[in-house]
Amino acid sequence: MSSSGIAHIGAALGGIALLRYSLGTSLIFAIALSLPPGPSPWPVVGNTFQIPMKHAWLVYSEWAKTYGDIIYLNALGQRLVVINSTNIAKDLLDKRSSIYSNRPRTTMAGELCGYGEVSGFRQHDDIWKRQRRMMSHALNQSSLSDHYAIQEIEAQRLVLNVLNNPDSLVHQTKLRIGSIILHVVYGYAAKSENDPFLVKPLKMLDNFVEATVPGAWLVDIIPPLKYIPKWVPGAGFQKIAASWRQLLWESAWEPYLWCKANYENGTDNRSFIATNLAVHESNLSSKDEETLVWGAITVMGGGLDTNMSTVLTFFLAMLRYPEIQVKACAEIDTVIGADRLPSITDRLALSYIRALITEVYRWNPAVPLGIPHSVTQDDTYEGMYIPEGSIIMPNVWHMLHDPEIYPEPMAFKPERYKDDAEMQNVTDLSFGFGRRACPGMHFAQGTIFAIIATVLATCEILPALDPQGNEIIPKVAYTSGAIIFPEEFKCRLKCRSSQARALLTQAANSTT
Ligand code: HEM
Repeated sequence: MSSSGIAHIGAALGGIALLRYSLGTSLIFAIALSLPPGPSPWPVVGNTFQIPMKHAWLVYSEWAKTYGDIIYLNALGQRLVVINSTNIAKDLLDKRSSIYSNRPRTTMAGELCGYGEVSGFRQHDDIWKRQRRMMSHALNQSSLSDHYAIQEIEAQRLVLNVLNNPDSLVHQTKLRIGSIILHVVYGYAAKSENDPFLVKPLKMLDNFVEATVPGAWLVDIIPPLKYIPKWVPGAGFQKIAASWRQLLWESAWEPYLWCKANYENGTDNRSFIATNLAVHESNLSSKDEETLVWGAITVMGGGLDTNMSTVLTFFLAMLRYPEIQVKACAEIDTVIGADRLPSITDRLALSYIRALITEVYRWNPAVPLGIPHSVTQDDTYEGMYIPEGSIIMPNVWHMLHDPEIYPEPMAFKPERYKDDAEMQNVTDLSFGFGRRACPGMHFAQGTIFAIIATVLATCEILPALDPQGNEIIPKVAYTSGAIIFPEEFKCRLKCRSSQARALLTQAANSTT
């Protein structure tokens, strides 16, 4: 029997596991190890019905008071380990990244809908490694400044358009962030928010969220159901999966083929795709081409919702903390003045804005439970047994709300950071762990800075008014899901001066 086989029998025997070690070829012995603590499982179904469906990061954070920093759950055989401590997350996901860098397999999303091809959800295999190399080439620190112009101009367009129509905040954020990423990945300029190159990946991401809702798809619980043909009554999930797979394919291949055709016609650009085509002089094998296409769509998918969530959280924070907005504007006025708009190269000189942005990442992180990893072999940690195949969820929200490190954690306070090292502790957690850590981290920070600094330099963010003229201060309430958004709120934007409007108009209408 394999070591994991023995261990699993142990797990069934009331949380005590037997782990077998082998020294050389012959010496084998067993020690007793316990699984991490967690809520008592029910017979047969285990913890299936205890796993929170909504705002899980808050529930796991509450559970930390009872079970501690590492919690074990078992839902019908699928093991889940929630980590509530920064040190444990780093010990496992960073230091033992050779075995903690897989992604969980899912039948509905991964196999039937095809998301298992997309590099962000791919297993930790050779194709994924090649895709990561391609991404880091396009998004590494030394090529970041190549993207400043597009990040700044789209930020200026966003602010000008929201200034003219504050109700368009969500649409504009989506459109402008999507445009930046389309430009960087494919060299494509989005025509409007209805542009299919933008609409399709956005819908494809919504489908992904639905396809990964825990417990929503019977086929995830009983995988052999995947062999049932579409026409069998009750196999509606097969039709849904087929249409979602088709959309995923179109989202990935259509912009790629557009970029490739342009490249072959000599319309050069410095996009992620064109740069990779140039390396191979456009003669990619079909396998290499697939590697590139699925890597590219991950960049698109990884950057859209996360950036959007962060920008919307910034607006929410400014509505609730006007005094911080005043301080941030004052820093921009002092350092930049009124004669020009901020640029990404001003970041070093704007320490309060850097602290404010860090506080946005901490206050309500876009990905509060990270993107789950999974472990490829049995492991032990501080006397606890972590079975092979366990899904590992770092509760980043909890780590970033530790009152020992962040006193009054629910308050939005940029002043809490004494220096850049303290700020980096926040970004290190918000952008994930180990080999799967976000490859777009530095690029994303450029986009976020461009948007936030441009808004603060040119506008006052004010609460919307009710029919009686009273200010409506939005609640701090968030959606559930892997990537979270503030619940819908309204705001007004007032231009800080006619000069600011003139600068914005001129900049937003120029071409990159
Ligand atoms: C504020 C913005 C962003 C945040 C908070 C964020 C956060 C994250 C997190 C938490 C992960 C999972 C890391 C892990 O598994 O431990 C991730 C993965 C990823 N992110 Fe980001 N991200 C952001 C923006 C971006 C941007 C702009 C891009 C691309 C241009 C990007 C591309 C990716 C990709 C490709 C992955 C998958 C990595 C893999 O599985 O190997 N992200 N991101």
